[in-house]
Amino acid sequence: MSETALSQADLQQIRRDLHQIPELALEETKTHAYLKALIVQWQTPWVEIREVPELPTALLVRVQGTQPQRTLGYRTDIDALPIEEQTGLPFASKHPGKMHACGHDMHMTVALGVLHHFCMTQPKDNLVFLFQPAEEEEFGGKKLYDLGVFKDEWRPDEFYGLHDNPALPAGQIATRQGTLFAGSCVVRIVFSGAGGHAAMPHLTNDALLAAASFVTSVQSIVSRNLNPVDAGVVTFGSLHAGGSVGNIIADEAKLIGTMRGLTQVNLEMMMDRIQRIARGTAETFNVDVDIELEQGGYQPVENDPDTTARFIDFMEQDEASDFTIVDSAMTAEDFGYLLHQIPGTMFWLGVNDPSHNLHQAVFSPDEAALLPGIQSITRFLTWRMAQN
Ligand SMILES: CC(=O)N[C@@H](CCC[C@H](N)C(=O)O)C(=O)O
Repeated sequence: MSETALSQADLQQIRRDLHQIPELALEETKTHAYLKALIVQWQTPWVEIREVPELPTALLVRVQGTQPQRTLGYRTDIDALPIEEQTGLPFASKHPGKMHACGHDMHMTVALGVLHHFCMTQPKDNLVFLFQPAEEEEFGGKKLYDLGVFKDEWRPDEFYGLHDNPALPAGQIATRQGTLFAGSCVVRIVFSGAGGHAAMPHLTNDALLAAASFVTSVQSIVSRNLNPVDAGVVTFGSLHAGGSVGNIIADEAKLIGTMRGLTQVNLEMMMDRIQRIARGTAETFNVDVDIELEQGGYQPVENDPDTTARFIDFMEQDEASDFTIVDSAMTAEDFGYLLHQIPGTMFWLGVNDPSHNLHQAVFSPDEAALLPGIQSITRFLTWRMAQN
């Protein structure tokens, strides 16, 4: 690979290599090894690589600046989703039932492209790159922060990170002031009743019926509890009840869902309502219920006013960047936690796959986004370093 800049062919190869080895949250061992091998190859005297024994798939890289005034942070996530890929691409996932269906392979490639530039050209300010495990589940960013990895010279003064967006043209950068992404919380519910013969329902407590009623009832949270001028989502993406036949009443129903709100207050109200509806449903159908809310959820991604004003100013005046302002989205991101600790800005990178969406088995981002994305971010960081 080139010593000056990575070519589109280099970037495509990296992205395709990563795409073939998707790994779930906290299991990203091959991905970690691949990233580390490349970074070691590019390592120059001003570049330090750091492992985190407590979270062994994480990787941090610090680039020492020539005349540092600050430390700029750049984060990418590295985990994949439990989805069976259906793109039919020649470089499709080699891991059955796992896929980079949220584009973290693209995120990693962009981060590597930016890092490669500063490995070859020593920057003025310090940089800290975070290759973060466990974005989709398991709170990787929060875990790392709570482990204290961002201390002293490893603490960024400003943190930046991106997510790819199939609805935007390839290479376009987009963000907004304020809340970019929703806060979210995963909820796991188990209704336990008493099974029995389909013809004798009066002798059972039907857990499947309770679950069906519950899934319908929780849709009233957004329509009846949330202020109509605010946004919220309640989605149950998983419901399992009963066996393989229709004439046995189910004794257990397990559901997994996610709820989202653009403010922490709304998210907490939704968490409260969902628990009340679950308990009320259990009472109504004479079944037991077990409710588990995941560690208080992911915080909304709130862009910092100052870093975001500068980011937007730069992108709007940079003729080589394609930039637009966007509305908030109901996707969630573990980066929200880090942005509550360290000021920064999250933004979208357009990957031009408008007929598909994130988390779909056919999602196929356009690799043409890689080079312009890397160049816009590198120009922004270089410009930021030139400022007092
Ligand atoms: C960008 C994106 O798709 N992020 C995920 C984050 C998931 C957070 C958590 N596991 C949840 O489901 O609430 C998303 O689903 O938005």
